[in-house]
Amino acid sequence: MDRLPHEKGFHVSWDQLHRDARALAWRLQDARPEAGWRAVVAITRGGMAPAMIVARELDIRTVDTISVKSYNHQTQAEPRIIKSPDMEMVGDGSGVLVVDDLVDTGRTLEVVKAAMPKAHIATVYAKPQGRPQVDTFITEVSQDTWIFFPWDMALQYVKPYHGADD
Ligand SMILES: O=P(O)(O)OC[C@H]1O[C@H](OP(=O)(O)OP(=O)(O)O)[C@H](O)[C@@H]1O
Ligand code: HPA
Ligand SMILES: [Mg+2]
Repeated sequence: MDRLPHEKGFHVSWDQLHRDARALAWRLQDARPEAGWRAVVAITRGGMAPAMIVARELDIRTVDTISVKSYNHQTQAEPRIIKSPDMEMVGDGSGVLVVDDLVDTGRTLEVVKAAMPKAHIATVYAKPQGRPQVDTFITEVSQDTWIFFPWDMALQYVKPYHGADD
């Protein structure tokens, strides 16, 4: 599926991501089961930075990964699991927090939820189409917005305003 063009861009700095991932952790603390969260599973690669911050905030030492690949740049292909977490540890997902940077169409999470149906799904950002797949998130952005993460950006020179038309 071709996802271009996106009307808007939402640019997230490292500082903003850190703040939002912390806010997600605090919300997840309130949503924890009686016995606490057993483990964090990060959806690689975008979920790794938020998962690290959540695990640090909530003092969760068991961290694993699931690798689901579904995009080449902004074009979506069929999502597929490239690497599974330790399923003996994860079980049906009870008490396990699955963390990703965002949900867009929700197709990545569909695949993940099929593998661990009782896991609690958390993303930092959510678009409306994928929102029903998520248990906890922080910020909603519109479907026609592309979110740019700090690891995909670099500081760059811009011409001064008075010379912009030259
Ligand atoms: O809800 P969806 O429409 O499925 O899209 C969301 C997923 O797409 C991106 O990952 P991507 O597959 O690009 O891999 P990456 O995390 O390695 O960048 C993003 O990090 C989410 O995991
Ligand atoms: O808006 C997005 N930004 C970055 N990666 C993504 N993968 C799906 N949607 C997005
Ligand atoms: Mg991803």
